[in-house]
Amino acid sequence: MNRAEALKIVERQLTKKRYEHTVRVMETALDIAGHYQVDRQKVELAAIFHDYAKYRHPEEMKRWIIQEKLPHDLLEYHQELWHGPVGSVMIEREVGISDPEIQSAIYWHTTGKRNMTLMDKIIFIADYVEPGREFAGVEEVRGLVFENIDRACWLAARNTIQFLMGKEQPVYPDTFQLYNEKIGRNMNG
Ligand SMILES: Nc1ncnc2c1ncn2[C@@H]1O[C@H](COP(=O)(O)OP(=O)(O)O)[C@@H](O)[C@H]1O
Repeated sequence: MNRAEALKIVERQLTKKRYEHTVRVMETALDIAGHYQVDRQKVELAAIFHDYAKYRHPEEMKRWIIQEKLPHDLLEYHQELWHGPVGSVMIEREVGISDPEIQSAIYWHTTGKRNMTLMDKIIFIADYVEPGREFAGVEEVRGLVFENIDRACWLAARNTIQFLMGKEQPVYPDTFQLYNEKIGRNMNG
């Protein structure tokens, strides 16, 4: 599937604003991918489809989580966290994309996790730093993306955890695991 075909499919699933965000994530992800040995075509597809399930009705997403035997604990957390895992299986069933690397990057793009692949990291961090993002601390992360993608992902996880805890919101544990994984290493290099 080429870029134009993929964009046409997701455009129908998203609002105009979310579609524009998706295009910026694609451009950012490809920019980052240019610095690494990674399959650029897969990065492009993962970025284009990362929010594919974003606007499905929560009841529909709930059905997918149950029927596809996705982790049941997702249902205890905010619906915002469902579209990554659900989107990763929806693109296989509805669009015919069955590539584990692409599906993994879509699955984990919101929370991150420990042991992310390079492709997982690129999509996770491109979603965080795309030029439309304005949250506190994003500039520091942007500055690090090309220099040290692991530290950039770690900082994004730390910022998200701090933000959610500041609002006394629950934090899905995989983001803590990403945070913990990196804290034990030398993060200055
Ligand atoms: N570990 C987590 N636990 C709970 N909420 C989280 C976690 N990680 C991210 N979030 C929240 O999920 C939402 C993701 O939104 P956003 O990144 O805008 O969506 P998208 O991933 O579709 O681009 C944000 O409100 C963010 O704070």
